[in-house]
Amino acid sequence: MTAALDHLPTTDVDPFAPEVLTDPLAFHEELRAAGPLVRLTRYDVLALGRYTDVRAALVDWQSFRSGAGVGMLNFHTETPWRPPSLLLEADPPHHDAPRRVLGKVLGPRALRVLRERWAADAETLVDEVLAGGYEFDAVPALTEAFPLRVFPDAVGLPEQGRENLLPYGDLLFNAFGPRNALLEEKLPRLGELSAWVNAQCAREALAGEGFGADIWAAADRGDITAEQAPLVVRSLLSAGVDTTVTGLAAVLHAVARYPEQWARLRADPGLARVAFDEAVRWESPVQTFFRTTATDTELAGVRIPAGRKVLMFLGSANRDPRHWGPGAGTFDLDRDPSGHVGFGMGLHQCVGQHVARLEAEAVLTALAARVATITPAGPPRRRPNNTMRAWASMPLRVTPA
Ligand code: HEM
Ligand SMILES: CCOc1cccc(C(=O)O)c1
Repeated sequence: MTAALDHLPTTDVDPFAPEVLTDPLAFHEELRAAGPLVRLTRYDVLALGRYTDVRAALVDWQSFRSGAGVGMLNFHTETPWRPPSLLLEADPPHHDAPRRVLGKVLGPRALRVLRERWAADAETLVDEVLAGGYEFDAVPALTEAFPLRVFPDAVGLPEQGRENLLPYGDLLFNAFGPRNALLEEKLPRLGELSAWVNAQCAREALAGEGFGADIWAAADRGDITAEQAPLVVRSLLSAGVDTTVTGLAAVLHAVARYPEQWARLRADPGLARVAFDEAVRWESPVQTFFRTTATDTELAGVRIPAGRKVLMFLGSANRDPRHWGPGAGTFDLDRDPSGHVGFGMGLHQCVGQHVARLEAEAVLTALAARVATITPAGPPRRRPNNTMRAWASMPLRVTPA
C-alpha cells in the first residue's frame, strides 16, 4: 500500500539552523526514528535520513534528478545564482561528456604523477609546522594550508588571488541551503568572488600543464565543446578545495579524539587511506544534497509527486545503526567503511575522491612518520555552513616521534 505525502511523519526542526548545523546528531537520530521519509514542515521538503533510502535515491538518478539543482532552489521555477554545473547540476545525456572528461583528468594515471610531489609537499609542510612548536591550530596550519599549497598548482592557477578559493567555496556550499542568515551574510562578496573564479577558467589564465590545461585539451579534441571547458574548470575550483580542507580536518579530529586509532595508523601507515574514508563516513564533510523528483515516483512505500525537493542527509545515513551496527558513531579502523555515502553514490559519485584521498594520504603519512601522539590542545570550534560540516579552529598538541 503506497502512503500519500499527507500521512507522512513531519518535523518542524530547522536542519539549517546554526545550532543544528553545528551539532546535527540528535536531529539525525530523530529523523531516522520518525520514518524513511519525513516532511520538513519549515521548508516543505521531504527528508531521507536512513542509509537504505538515501542510497536508493542516490542511485536512482532517473527518478531523483540533479538537473533542477542539488540545493533547495528549484532551477525549473527559480533562476540559479550562477550557470549550473555541467556535472553536479546536470542529468544524462548532458552530464555524460563533462563527467567522462573530468573522470579522465582526475583519474588514477594523472594522479600517479602527483603522488610523489604531494608526498614531498606534505613532508615539507609538516616539518615547517613542527618547527614552529608542538602546539598549533591544525585548521590554518595544515587542513587549509595543504590543499591551498598543492591543488591550485595542480589545476594550473596563477599565484595571484588564490585567497578567493575558500570564501567562494563557503559561499557556494551555503547557497545549496535556504536563503538564511548564513547565506545572506556571504552574499555581498558574490560578484567579486564569481568574477575571479570565472576569470581563472579561461584558457589563457591557466598554466600550460595541469588539470585546467587537460580540460582545454579535451575541448581541442572535441570531447567537450569550447563553451563547456570553462565550466568544467569551474567545477574543480568550486568543489576541489573547501571539501578537502574539511575532509582533512575530519580525519585529524578523528585521530585526536581516538588516540588508540592514531597509534594503529602509526604502526601501519598503509591504513592512511582507510582512515580517511572512515573519517569521511564518521564526519561526512558534505552533509546534505537535494534531488528533485522527475515524475510521480515511489520510495520506501511512499508515493512522491513530480517536482518535489528531496533532501538526502548523507551524514545521517553514514551513522545509521541499521546499516553500520551499534558502533556506527565511533571512528574505528577495524571497520570497512566502503559503501559510505560521504562521496555520494552512483552516477554523480564524487569525481574528485581520488584527489581527496591522495591529499589525505600524503598528510597522514608525513604526520605518522614525525608525530608520536596527537591530542586536543583545546576545544575545537565548528564553522557553520548550510552544507559542509566544517571546522573554524582545531587546536592540537603533538609529541615528536
Ligand atoms: C573530502 C573531500 C570531498 C568530499 C566529501 C566530496 C563529496 C562529494 C559528494 C557527496 C558528491 C556527490 C554530489 C551529488 O551526488 O549530488 C561529490 C560530487 C562531486 N565532487 Fe566531490 N567531494 C570531495 C572532494 C572533491 C574534490 C577534491 C573534487 C575536485 C578535484 C571534487 C569534485 C566533485 C565534482 C565535480 C562532483 C560532481 C560529480 C558529478 O555530478 O558527476 N570533489 N563530491
Ligand atoms: C562536492 C560536491 O561537488 C560539487 C560541489 C560544488 C560545485 C560543484 C560543481 O560541479 O561546480 C561540484
